Amino acid sequence: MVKQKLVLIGNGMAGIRCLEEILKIEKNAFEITVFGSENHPNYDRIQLSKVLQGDTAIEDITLNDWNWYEQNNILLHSGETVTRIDTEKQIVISDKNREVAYDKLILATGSVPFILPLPGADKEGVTAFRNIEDCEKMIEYSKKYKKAAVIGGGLLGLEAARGLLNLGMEVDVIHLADYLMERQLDEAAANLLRKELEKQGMNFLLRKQTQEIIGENRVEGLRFSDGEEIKADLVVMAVGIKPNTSIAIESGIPVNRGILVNDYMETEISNVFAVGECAEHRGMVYGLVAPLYEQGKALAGKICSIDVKPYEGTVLSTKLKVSGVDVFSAGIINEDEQTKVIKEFNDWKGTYKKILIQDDKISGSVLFGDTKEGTKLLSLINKGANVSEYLEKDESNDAGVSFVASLPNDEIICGCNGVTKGDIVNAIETQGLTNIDEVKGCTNASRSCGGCKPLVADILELTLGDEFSKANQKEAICSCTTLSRDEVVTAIRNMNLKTTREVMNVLEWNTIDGCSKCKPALNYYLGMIYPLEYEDEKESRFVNERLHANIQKDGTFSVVPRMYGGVTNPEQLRKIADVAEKYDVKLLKVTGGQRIDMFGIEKEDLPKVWAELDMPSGYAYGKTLRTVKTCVGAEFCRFGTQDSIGLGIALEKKFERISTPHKFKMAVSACPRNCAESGIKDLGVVGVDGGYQIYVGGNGGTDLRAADLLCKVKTSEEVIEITGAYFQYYRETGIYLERTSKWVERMGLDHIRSVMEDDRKRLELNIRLDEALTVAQEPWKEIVESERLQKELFEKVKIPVTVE
Ligand SMILES: Cc1cc2nc3c(=O)[nH]c(=O)nc-3n(C[C@H](O)[C@H](O)[C@H](O)COP(=O)(O)OP(=O)(O)OC[C@H]3O[C@@H](n4cnc5c(N)ncnc54)[C@H](O)[C@@H]3O)c2cc1C
Ligand SMILES: NC(=O)c1ccc[n+]([C@@H]2O[C@H](COP(=O)([O-])OP(=O)(O)OC[C@H]3O[C@@H](n4cnc5c(N)ncnc54)[C@H](O)[C@@H]3O)[C@@H](O)[C@H]2O)c1
Ligand code: SF4
Ligand code: FES
Repeated sequence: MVKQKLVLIGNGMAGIRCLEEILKIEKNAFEITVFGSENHPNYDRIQLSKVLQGDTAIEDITLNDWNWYEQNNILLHSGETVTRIDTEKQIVISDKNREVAYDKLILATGSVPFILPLPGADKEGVTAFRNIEDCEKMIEYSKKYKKAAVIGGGLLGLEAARGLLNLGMEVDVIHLADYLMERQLDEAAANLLRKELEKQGMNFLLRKQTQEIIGENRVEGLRFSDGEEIKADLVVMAVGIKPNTSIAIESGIPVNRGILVNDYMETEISNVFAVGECAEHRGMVYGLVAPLYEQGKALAGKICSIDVKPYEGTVLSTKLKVSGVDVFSAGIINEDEQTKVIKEFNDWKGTYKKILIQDDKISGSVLFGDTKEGTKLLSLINKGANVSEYLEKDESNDAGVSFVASLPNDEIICGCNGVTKGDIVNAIETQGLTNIDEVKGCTNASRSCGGCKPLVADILELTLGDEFSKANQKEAICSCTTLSRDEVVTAIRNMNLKTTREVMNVLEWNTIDGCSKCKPALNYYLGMIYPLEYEDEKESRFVNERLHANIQKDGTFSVVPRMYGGVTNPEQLRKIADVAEKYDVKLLKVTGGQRIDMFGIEKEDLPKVWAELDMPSGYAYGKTLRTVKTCVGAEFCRFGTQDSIGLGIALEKKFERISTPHKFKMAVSACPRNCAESGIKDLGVVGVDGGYQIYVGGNGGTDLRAADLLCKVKTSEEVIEITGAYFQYYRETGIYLERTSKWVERMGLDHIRSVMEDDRKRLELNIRLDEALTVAQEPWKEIVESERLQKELFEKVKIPVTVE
């Protein structure tokens, strides 16, 4: 059978999802060609916010990698733009003069960011936030510059602003309207949001109209219509998008705001279809994936000539992807004379709920602070449900498994992909699925923004009952493989794999050289499994770990020498002062870990600085033991019951330098007044009458967590023994980049306690740890003594920077 020629213009989220739907119906009916202006395989644009916020890496947001096109016989012309369509001859022509004939043509050209036509908008340092290159540009700027201005306080602007804060910039958000996200929120919710984001460090300029971007060649600031000016080194425009209709217009395909389509995504030209943000359906142009994926389904059915539900429009719902802020909105958000409203505002908890009712039907909702009801409300809005159905709801305030149990089967769980609870339960039961990744692969749930993952996990737990274990949830270590951390570690042990290359080859990685996520992870696992023979692959490590110092915004480094237990002496202080003067150190700062940080050292001076300090590295950059903070303890403090300094120094000397999945901080306080903050450390010791309490899993950083009491022991020797076993158990079972606060929750405190209480296991763990400790080297000394390493690492050559 002669295959029909199907051409897709636009390698983005909507177009490729539509192809996936087509392939599900007709695997071999079409000869498919795809044109994509971007030089990347199909990726999850939504996750760019998470990339900027540092939660994921660019390498990990690919939806369909290069192999996928090959496996499905799809010819992809990436980095190539279609410039003309001859709808008479049915051919498309690209900017590389390639002509491709089609029987059916899909336009999925997406949107282009709206760039305000301001004087100075073309200056260096002004960017949109739409694609991978924009994201990389912002990350690069943040290394050199300090002040960012984001124009537009909508979803995109606020997610960009959060990312730039995470990258260490100061951020002003300039917004035209009276309150933030005015298209998605009402004023009350927007004000709560503004207050929360101000707490996170954002600065807002509301009701401000930008008049000019000032500066010489590159941006230096903004001038507003009221004459006020602010400084800015980077300007991000996030003031909305417009459908990318240029080729449609030039090719005579009817366009209003977007390319005009009917309920089957047909344009007015035969055999030409449009899907995604470029399409206008019943007067609506959408900018979120849920409607675009629904459109893709209808179009796939049409193209494959099967009976499908027409696309009839979508009720929009949104969630802001900024950690620590829960905002949800759906349907109509502002009331008028025809609307009745249920409003609940809890100032104490910082929660707000508004439900709008028209003709006794729920027509919209805005939630702030607690968005758990969002799924249910969206479903009621979609169903046009009577308000009584909402009011009859179970008021038990259930969470987790009991909450999903209360949902009917037709409740949408994954809003982005339109997947219901029934779809997920059915897939789990019929396909034998046991984890989120498998559910994602089978149903698409959680494949886009990822916001529904917790609900998917709850449904797994509900459906599998005792067979479900959150600890065993399989998550691939990165997109280069489908294997989880446990599967990879088991394969390394069982198959005796010895290098990262060998692991990637034997376990059939789908990339040649891995990515920034799996390379350092494999390097860690191999080092943990073969402590004596594995040779650390320095090139797999992040730049700070390769250079044994912390890179700063201006490209210089900071150096932190070790001060065991936070104790120093005049000789060390004199050396630090001499080095600081000689190498023009820009800032000397006492750290929270009780030592001294020297900022502003040039890369090529690092080995000389270390040689002259003649102190060990404090590993302020490493995934290893950082510090052991101590209080003054029994020797000087009248409340002290133990020698906290002595114990702290002993712990630091014993466990320093050895790799752990993530950084590890300890503290020892000599009485429950806890001056060394033992309650927020990975492992904290507190002196009490007759012994010591050991606390674990604390975290004083972004994910604030109070430590749990692991056990009580009598002697300092027992503290060291338990610490050794705990440290090694974390090394052996932790996922690379998982802090102990998360690890303790994943493994369960009771389980960890049972391992620590088992004499044999404790002894074996300590034996394995002691073996690994025998080869731990002092890195600064090693470099100072090796001309080869100095040449390789510190001569003035450009080093590729992989930022953590
Ligand atoms: C940072 C960010 C965060 C987001 N977060 C969310 C979210 O949380 N939830 C949500 O639902 N949505 C979110 N969105 C919106 C979502 O990403 C878009 O709705 C979706 O990507 C649109 O898909 P599309 O295929 O229509 O367009 P796109 O994904 O933009 O794809 C269009 C592609 O076509 C290419 N192209 C255009 N013209 C041509 C041509 N002539 N020849 C060849 N190729 C061409 C473009 O280069 C582009 O790659 C976010 C968007 C951004 C930028
Ligand atoms: N979490 C999510 O769902 C998410 C996240 C990011 C992006 N997106 C999508 O990406 C697209 C782009 O997002 P967006 O936030 O740019 O669009 P938007 O239209 O939602 O918001 C733009 C905002 O910019 C403001 N604005 C317009 N002109 C301005 C000016 N001159 N000065 C200051 N402010 C001005 C508007 O008042 C508006 O609030 C949208 O379709 C959005 O839905 C969604
Ligand atoms: S923790 Fe107790 S012993 Fe240590 S310094 Fe504070 S009060 Fe003194
Ligand atoms: S809700 Fe976005 S991926 Fe499921």
